[in-house]
Amino acid sequence: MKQYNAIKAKYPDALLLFRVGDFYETFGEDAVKAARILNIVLTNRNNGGERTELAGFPHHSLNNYLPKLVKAGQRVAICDQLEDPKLTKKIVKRGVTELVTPGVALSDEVLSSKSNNFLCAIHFGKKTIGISFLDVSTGEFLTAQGTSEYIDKLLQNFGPSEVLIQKKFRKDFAKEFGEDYHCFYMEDWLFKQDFALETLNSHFQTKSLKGFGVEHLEEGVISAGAILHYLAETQHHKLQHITAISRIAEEEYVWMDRFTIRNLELYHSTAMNAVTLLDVIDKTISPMGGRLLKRWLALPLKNAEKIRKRHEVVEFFIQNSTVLAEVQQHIKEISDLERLISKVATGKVSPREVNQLKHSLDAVIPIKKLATNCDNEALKIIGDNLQSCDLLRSKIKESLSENAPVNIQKGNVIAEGFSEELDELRNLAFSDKDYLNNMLERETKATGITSLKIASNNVFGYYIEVRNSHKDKVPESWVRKQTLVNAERYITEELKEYEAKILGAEEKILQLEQELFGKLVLWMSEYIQPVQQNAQLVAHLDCLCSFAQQAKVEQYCRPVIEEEFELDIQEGRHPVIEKQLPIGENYVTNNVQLDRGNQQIIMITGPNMSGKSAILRQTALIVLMAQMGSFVPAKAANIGLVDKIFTRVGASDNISMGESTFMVEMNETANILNNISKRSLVLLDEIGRGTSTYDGISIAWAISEYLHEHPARPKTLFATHYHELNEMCETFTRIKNFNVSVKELKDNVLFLRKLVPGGSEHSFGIHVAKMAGMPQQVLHRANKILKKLEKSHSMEDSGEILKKSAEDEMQLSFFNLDDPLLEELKEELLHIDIDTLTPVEALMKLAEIKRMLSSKQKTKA
Ligand SMILES: Nc1ncnc2c1ncn2[C@@H]1O[C@H](COP(=O)(O)OP(=O)(O)OP(=O)(O)O)[C@@H](O)[C@H]1O
Repeated sequence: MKQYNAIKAKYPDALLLFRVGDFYETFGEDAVKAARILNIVLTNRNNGGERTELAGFPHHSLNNYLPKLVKAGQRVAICDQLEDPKLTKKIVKRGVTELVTPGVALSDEVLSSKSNNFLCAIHFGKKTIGISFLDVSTGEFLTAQGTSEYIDKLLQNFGPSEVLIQKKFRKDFAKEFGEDYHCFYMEDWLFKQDFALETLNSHFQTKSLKGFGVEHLEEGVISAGAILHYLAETQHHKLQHITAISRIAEEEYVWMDRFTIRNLELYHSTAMNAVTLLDVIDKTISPMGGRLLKRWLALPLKNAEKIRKRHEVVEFFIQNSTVLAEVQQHIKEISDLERLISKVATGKVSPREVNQLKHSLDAVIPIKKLATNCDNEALKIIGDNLQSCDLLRSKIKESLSENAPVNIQKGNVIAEGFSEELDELRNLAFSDKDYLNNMLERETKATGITSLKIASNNVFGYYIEVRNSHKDKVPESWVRKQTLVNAERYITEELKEYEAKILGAEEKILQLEQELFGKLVLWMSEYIQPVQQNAQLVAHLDCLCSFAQQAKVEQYCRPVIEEEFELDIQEGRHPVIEKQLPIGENYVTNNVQLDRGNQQIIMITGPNMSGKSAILRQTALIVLMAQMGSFVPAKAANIGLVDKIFTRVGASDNISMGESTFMVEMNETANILNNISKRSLVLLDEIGRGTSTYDGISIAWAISEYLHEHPARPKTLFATHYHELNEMCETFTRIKNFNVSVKELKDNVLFLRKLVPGGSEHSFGIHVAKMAGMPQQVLHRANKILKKLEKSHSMEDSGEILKKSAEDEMQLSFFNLDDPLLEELKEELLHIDIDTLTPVEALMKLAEIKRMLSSKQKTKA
């Protein structure tokens, strides 16, 4: 326990698995935790002092239990015996050989094959924040720095399993990025530039980081240094597979913020069991392909040339379906090359996995051949760059036996004919039958005992068995070992020698196999880079094949990517909704055209449930899919490159995020308005509805006006229930009204789901309530109230209502305020002749008054 306590003190925040003989034991609080998570028996024992809780499991079950602990969010320190207990009389030396944490895991049981497992570190600099991501299971190491918004977006995109943060920024992190991350807090002094540069240069064996193009990212580099330090601290020293660090090039990818990624449900959804875009479009076969597709989805391209190259390959595959089928067939034979080679580097690869690596590399050869012979430039380049790794494959083939097991202790790892010494030992150990038969024949002759038997068991080793009836014929030189009811068992001098030789041989075989396998793995580490390169190229091909397959099955079209600004989608569909419609129902296609000259903003009105949001989202998804290199669900699509996609949904749709306040909606919208560019695509879904109608209309109006007047003229779709906004097109030339049409039946409404020019007048909310099964009584009453309201709120009256409302507002707000400035303001406002304003102008005025008042009130307070 003294030894245990000393080691445990070094790892206070980890659950310590303490090797005792054939068991891993946990003590005290760790035991309580382990018993709960692993569902194992909790006992207690008097371990030379106070009683302490104890729970353990056999050491060979580590692979079963460890993932469960890590998945439960535990940091697990594995403490092993560092010397052979037979060779010491004192307490066996023990030490922690590995610290497994959620972000640093190599075991297949912890990892998910189609997702990366990123460890992340964050450094808060004076002006910018640095961030780095490392997947130790694949060797990918990335860094970036930027504003809090950018960092937030990256955190969303990469979804790290663990985030390392400087202790002093613990609170800042939670404030900026929320509390959903599994965090570990590190000493402040580790986050220093000199320390980081030294750590990184010593790892990469470089003098500077110039070659990686990251040296200017001061904060990013500091965070990268912290990650490498953490790996060393967690006893991960074999990191040869981390061969480079690269910058996440912000300017190369379409900007989407956290909200947009969530709202478009690209790869996760807040709703239970909801289907995401990734679920629908992911037809990749290999784990590397799956991981890359997710990355492409998070980071669509902005470079037209690069995008077109991807489209070209997809088109080639669609037109040459046999090539597509053959390439996919071979990709199927490829295991997770990236993770296999990482296991080689970390020395955790099993003999069976080395064979898997070889088979995977074998499958690369026909792909290389197919790609190089294709009549497609981009594929040819991929083919040329695929490495055949001939020497590696032949070396594995000659060294390893075909059926090498997972566990090296099981033997039969090294191939016959690879090592003379091993072959001899094997002959000796396994050719015992002939030798023993010979011996039996000789002894039978010599003793005259006809029923002699030679055999062995685990307890007594080899023996000669004599039935009791022949006991008297046993020679004196035989030594009795065991007495049974009907027989006696003896050992002879010759048998003893034989036994020693065999046992020695078996032990030597095991040793030699381990040694030869270790040498092979070490030699293989020379091949880390070419294998990683193959893994990346196969992943790339896999994604393009996936696009082709999806396009063929779902009838997608090749989008035309243009440097212009227009967006013209003909007969577009929502890729996810169209897959979920009830049988027999067809998705209604829609055309969407936007440009900066004539139709910059489309105001979409239409009843509840008519399909407004679907049109907004499908437009964004089509653009995004096109720019990630995929074909799109439409008949035709001309896409002027988009550099930022913004989406915002009115506050009440957003409750699940726990941020239902109108303030958040406004903050986020303000954020859009401050970041728009000429190539932005802005989707606003019922912005303004989180407040009272007049406020909402005013704000929606002002936002649309701002977007219209802004020199960037971003393309915008605005879905709204405020029909008042339809008036805007009279004043603002680039705003056009559309509505999602419905057919009014006698007592009901039929959704046609077609986007047609012109505004709509009703929301049919009550019809929708009826469809939802609202009690008759309520519907009836709602209809009555609606009629009354419609009558009293007719446009002619609205001036009066607004005037009253403005006055009320001012009375309330001026209460207790005696600032002379406010007095002036009051005078000025009271003299506005509301009757000369259009209702919407009046609304805008009202909103202005409210804004001014609230800011004055705040100052006052
Ligand atoms: N083009 C379409 N073809 C077939 N079904 C559609 C189409 N568009 C939408 N739908 C169906 O109608 C449902 C409602 O659509 P959506 O959420 O876009 O309506 P909305 O007008 O935004 O409603 P609300 O104003 O109530 O938010 C979708 O979930 C989908 O099932």
